[in-house]
Amino acid sequence: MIGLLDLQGGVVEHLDHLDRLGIAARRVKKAADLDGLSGLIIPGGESTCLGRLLRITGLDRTIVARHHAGLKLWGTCAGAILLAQRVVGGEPCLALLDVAIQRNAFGSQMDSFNTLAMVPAVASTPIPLTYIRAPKISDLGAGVRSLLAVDDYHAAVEDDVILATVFHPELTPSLAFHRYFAHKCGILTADGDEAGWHPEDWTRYAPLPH
Ligand SMILES: NC(=O)CC[C@H](N)C(=O)O
Repeated sequence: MIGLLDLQGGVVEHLDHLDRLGIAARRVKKAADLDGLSGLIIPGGESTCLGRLLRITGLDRTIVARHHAGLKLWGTCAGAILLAQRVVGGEPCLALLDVAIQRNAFGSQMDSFNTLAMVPAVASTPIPLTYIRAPKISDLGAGVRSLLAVDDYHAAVEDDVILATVFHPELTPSLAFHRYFAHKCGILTADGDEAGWHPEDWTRYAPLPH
């Protein structure tokens, strides 16, 4: 089973992607929710807010302890910021992944964009990438591999137990990164229906008021 840290940020879109791949998932709001998980996704959102909530709930120490006991981690955007050991001009939070990261490195919310890239380790066809006030990853430590290098930064990196992406695969039809993370966690996946994806599919987890 894979958990979704559910304190703030883009949770339900990840749940929808995991469901498409036939992966059992659980929202994580407290320490007991981590029991029995193979992996935990730390979603995008606002890293300062998420970091504060992690400290207030004490989940920061629990996640670090569970990670050392085998829990795999994937951070998307703000989640990647929380995982980094070095935050340019700021303080690290979980400090588990040996990289530097610079917040808001592409500018303001208005500078958010979509693009497309080949990520050979993850899929054999180009993957759509959605950047929302994204960070840039640099200065990879020993043991950290780049999955996608662009210009002066890394957009996706991993070590043996952590995956970090500066973009949001959960906001695109692509299931490739969710499949990749599941396999990293030792979880088998169904084929998954990418063609049938609709941008509002996640609303079944959080219905919009009429
Ligand atoms: N899409 C996101 O997760 C944005 C991250 C946000 N800019 C931060 O620094 O926390």
